[in-house]
Amino acid sequence: MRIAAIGGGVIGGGWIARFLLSGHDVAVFDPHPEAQRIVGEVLANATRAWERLFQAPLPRPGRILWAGSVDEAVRDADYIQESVPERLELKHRIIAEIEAAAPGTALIGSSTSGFKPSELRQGARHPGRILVAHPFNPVYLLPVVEVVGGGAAAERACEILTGIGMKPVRIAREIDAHIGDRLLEAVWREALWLVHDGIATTEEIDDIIRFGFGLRWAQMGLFETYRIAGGEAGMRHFLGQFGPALKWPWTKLMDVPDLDEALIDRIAAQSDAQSGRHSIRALERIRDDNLVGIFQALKANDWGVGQTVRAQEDGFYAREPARAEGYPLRLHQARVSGGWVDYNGHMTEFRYLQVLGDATDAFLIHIGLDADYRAQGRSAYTVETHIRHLAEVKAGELLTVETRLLGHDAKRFRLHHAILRADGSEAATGEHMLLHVDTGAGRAMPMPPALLQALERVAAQDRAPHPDHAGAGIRPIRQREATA
Ligand SMILES: NC(=O)C1=CN([C@@H]2O[C@H](COP(=O)(O)OP(=O)(O)OC[C@H]3O[C@@H](n4cnc5c(N)ncnc54)[C@H](O)[C@@H]3O)[C@@H](O)[C@H]2O)C=CC1
Ligand SMILES: C[N+](C)(C)CC(=O)CC(=O)[O-]
Repeated sequence: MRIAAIGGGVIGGGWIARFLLSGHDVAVFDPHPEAQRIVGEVLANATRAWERLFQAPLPRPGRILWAGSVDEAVRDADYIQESVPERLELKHRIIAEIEAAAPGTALIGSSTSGFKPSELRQGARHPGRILVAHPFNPVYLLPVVEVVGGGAAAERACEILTGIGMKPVRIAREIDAHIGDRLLEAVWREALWLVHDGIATTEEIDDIIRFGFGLRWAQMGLFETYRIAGGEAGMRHFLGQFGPALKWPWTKLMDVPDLDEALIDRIAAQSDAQSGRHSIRALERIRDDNLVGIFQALKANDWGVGQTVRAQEDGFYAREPARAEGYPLRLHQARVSGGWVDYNGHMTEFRYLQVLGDATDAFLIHIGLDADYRAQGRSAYTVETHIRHLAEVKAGELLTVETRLLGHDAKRFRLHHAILRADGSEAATGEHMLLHVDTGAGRAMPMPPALLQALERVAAQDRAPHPDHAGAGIRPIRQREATA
């Protein structure tokens, strides 16, 4: 699928990173003289975040193609994401330029925070393909995207956005600022009043959010949280108890404080005092690391955004094999990322196991033990592993894993992986015993005929003698060696 991004600022950069990391090439147009540096920095942070977030091997990233005009960027595009500044006349001009050059079937998603599809579509040639696809910052991590504007175009857009790990929420009726920003504006307005009235500083307000209800919102929304707050009687009791307070003067409602110089100075100075010791890129990395931790906790709990991460990983595991035919099997490749390197300047030990584990997952998919199979309550568990670390591996190297099946019976199979460097030399080997299990009962069970037949087919290819080290453990240290 061919993707174009028009605008590569905070949000455009995030979109570009998400598409690239999902394996799509992206044609980009942004006239900013430093657009390539800015997008490059966002992409570096996004890559770092994805490497920390996902256990599964990431797709091979797409290529970024810098275009000299809107026309050049969108000429061959199937999906175009517009992320230019929030000015309606500018968005109209860009949409007209896109429509003049893009294929008639291409979808146009706008990142607009507030404009309605009917406003964006004014004067358009093919209005039905113009949609709001409003994301949240950082786009490369937060999955939700508000899709406004109906019909087949919205359905196709949702498919595309789901394919890059997003959670599209379709909004049936267009309103200014959709849903998310309507909620955020209300909180933002109150916060500005609190600073304006000298009741709280920016830091105190942020502390109340991040040590308090902000933590709840990451895993349950407003309604589920308040249902619990109603105690055993749930939402009805909550509404009964706190409903009247809605009419008390707790909030400033629609009044907006005058954002005059004095208030802007006060907020900016307080914000500098609170966070000025970090650069924006450093703050982004702190934010991303925290989000990754939250996502991983929710993945372990199989809840909320954790389910999105798991679904995305299942997609990564089901990728194309490095080489489907031939033997030993070549089912997995990995690029050594900078983050895998330790204080010795080479790939750290547990990353060898990650590469081997990913190769095992690729083998499981190869024999049909994939996500659909696991959904039936059966899987394979590794019960024993022996790794030999044979060579140092540096950041950026491409590793290829060769896999052999050294034996199997009704419930078990024994794999041998060799991790090869680009010159074909062995960087490591791994030998693993796997057990076929009933995951509900938590115990071994015989494999069904289809899985056994798949193993037989692989076994028939394994004609070479087993490697000398197969079945060996760590050698004892003899006294002569120890004192030499
Ligand atoms: N910043 C945020 O938190 C969010 C912003 N949005 C929406 O995303 C859109 C973009 O906002 P940001 O990324 O924050 O703005 P930004 O100012 O960071 O980026 C806008 C980019 O558009 C480029 N640009 C300007 N004119 C252009 C043109 N004629 N052709 C191509 N590129 C052009 C600029 O050089 C800049 O790089 C807006 O509609 C905004 O409402 C949506 C969600 C969150
Ligand atoms: C401030 N904002 C209106 C641009 C925010 C958004 O649109 C969404 C977000 O990421 O908070």
